[in-house]
Amino acid sequence: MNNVKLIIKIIQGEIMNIAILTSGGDSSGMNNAIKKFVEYSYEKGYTPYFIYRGLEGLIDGKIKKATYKDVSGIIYRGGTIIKSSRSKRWYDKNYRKTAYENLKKHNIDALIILGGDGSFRALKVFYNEFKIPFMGIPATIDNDIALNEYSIGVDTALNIIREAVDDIRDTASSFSRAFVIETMGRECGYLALVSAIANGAEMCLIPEVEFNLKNLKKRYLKEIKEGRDYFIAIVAEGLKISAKIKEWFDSEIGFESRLTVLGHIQRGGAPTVIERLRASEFIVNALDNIEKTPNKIVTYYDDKFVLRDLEEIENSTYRLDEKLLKLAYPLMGKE
Ligand SMILES: Nc1ncnc2c1ncn2[C@@H]1O[C@H](COP(=O)(O)OP(=O)(O)OP(=O)(O)O)[C@@H](O)[C@H]1O
Ligand SMILES: O=P(O)(O)OC[C@H]1O[C@](O)(CO)[C@@H](O)[C@@H]1O
Repeated sequence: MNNVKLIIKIIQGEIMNIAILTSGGDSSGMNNAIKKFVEYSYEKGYTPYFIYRGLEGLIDGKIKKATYKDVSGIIYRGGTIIKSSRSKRWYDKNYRKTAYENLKKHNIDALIILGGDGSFRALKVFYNEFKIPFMGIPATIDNDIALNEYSIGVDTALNIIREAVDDIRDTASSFSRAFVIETMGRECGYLALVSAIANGAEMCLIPEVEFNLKNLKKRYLKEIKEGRDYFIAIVAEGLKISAKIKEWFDSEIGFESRLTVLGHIQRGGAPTVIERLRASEFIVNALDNIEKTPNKIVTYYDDKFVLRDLEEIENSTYRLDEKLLKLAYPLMGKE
């Protein structure tokens, strides 16, 4: 259904059927968004639908009307009760056509999609072809969407990392070792940057900033002379150098070292309070605007929710906060 048909349906007072799906890496807080989606849809007179297993489920027609019962007791659970996926088939137009036909079969008027930049690209292709109205909500622990300062899942991931680093500090200090801790984030260093600052790391290496190991070595050797006897180094996965940095501590700093790749624990865990609140607010913003101004991404920027065109996001580059970067420069060996 295109925008004009949707508007006619709204004017005629027909109930809108809106479907939600979660796509790409799951993230904590998605369940809070799903719960609010069902409750607020009914409150507004819409009929909410679930699409299970993201774009894969859309292709396979895994679509079902959502009920209050579906979302009871999920508020504290990480992950996504409607499941997620990465879909190779979505790149094939024939499968996207099948997805469109599935939506038509269920009389779905509009789509809400929770995911990262990949999912938004998927949405754009789909909209260009079939004109299904949509609202996108950033949900990815990577927090790598341009013109958006918060994506659902990132706060919980940061807290999971905080706990892990606290635990590692216990053993690092007991054994006088250097621990290299690798965080997720793909090409984006946000998780590593915030974690290094918040957890008092001695090193922070991220893809966005050139680092200087020579300077770091000089500082570390001086600090060792002054009594430092363990190190916490946070390295973003996107650099793909965590193992090398571990070797560097052994050979250049003369410190026994270990590498901990935090991996998928960063995607799990009960959603934090911030996550729960903002996930609900994202949904309210999406549903309040889906009739009048559809086809937008709801972003969080300057402590406000801002609706943006996909193109605006696509044509901008994600940038890390300058103030945070400045705090971390010494941990990168920048003078
Ligand atoms: N350019 C594209 N064209 C069509 N579909 C795409 C495109 N990019 C991504 N997709 C689809 O979107 C899905 C989700 O994207 P991706 O796996 O990159 O996760 P994401 O939404 O960026 O979230 P995260 O990075 O947190 O995992 C992909 O599996 C693919 O099916
Ligand atoms: O779960 P998968 O498919 O192994 O993907 C892992 C990737 O997904 C993310 O967790 C979210 O995009 C990245 O940080 C990580 O690189």
